[in-house]
Amino acid sequence: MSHIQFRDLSVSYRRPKSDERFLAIDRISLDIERGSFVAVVGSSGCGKSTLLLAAAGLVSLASGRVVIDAAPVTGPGGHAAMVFQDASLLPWRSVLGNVRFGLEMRRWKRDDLTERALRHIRMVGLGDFADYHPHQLSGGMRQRVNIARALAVDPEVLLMDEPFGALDAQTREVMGNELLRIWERDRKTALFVTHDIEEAVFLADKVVVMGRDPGRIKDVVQVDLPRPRSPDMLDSETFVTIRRRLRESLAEDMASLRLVTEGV
Ligand SMILES: Nc1ncnc2c1ncn2[C@@H]1O[C@H](COP(=O)(O)OP(=O)(O)OP(=O)(O)O)[C@@H](O)[C@H]1O
Repeated sequence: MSHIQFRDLSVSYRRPKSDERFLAIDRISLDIERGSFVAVVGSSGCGKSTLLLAAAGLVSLASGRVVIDAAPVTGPGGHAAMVFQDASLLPWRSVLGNVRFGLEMRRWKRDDLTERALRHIRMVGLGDFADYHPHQLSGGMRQRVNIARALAVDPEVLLMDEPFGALDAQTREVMGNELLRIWERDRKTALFVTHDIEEAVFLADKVVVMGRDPGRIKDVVQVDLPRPRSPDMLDSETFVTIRRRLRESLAEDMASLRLVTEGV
């Protein structure tokens, strides 16, 4: 049985200043294997974040269900940890305090909180910065803290919503490599939203392409590149072929988006 199952999942939101609701995602079904890394791509507004929020139990479902480890997700809980784009750190807490905070929220036993937090801070390469505060860190470092905080609670599922979206291209590449190094240690089931096709192919076992209006799955592409991944794979035939297929899939949506804008 798959680790995460989305079954006929629909989520609706209320339109601003109106009683009308619209479907952000429409009857999505998707299986995610235990220990796999799945990337989700798609044009802006197609419901990528909503899919992650549904897996985290942070949004109510219009219909369908999300099942993790054979249990339906009914609300936020212990099974998943989420990493957002804007490293949502507490500015008044140090790096150690922020990573500890994740553990405190999940009521970990007090005596080993600090040691556990420090272990994860070292794991993301910030061992010398445990006493720093968020404003003293670069964007990449803040995102490392965010990842350490998520991993420290030992979630079964790691949900990442454009975690490197605010970083420059070079830092982004370094962070992608780092993330894989960390992920390969214990292979948490990972769901990773990105706008970047290359990043998606480089990181993932499977790339899910979402389309919009309403949000749905358009394509699922298996990435048959060996692990550990290395930058030279970016030029391999497999990589280039998958990238082309994803570009084509996404281009259709971009074209329809342009038509809508031009019609305004
Ligand atoms: N809380 C909300 N209330 C109303 N509408 C919302 C809410 N959250 C998201 N939406 C709308 O639902 C749709 C899907 O949003 P979502 O954030 O899931 O898309 P996305 O693919 O992650 O977008 P992006 O790539 O731009 O972050 C969009 O039209 C968005 O405006």
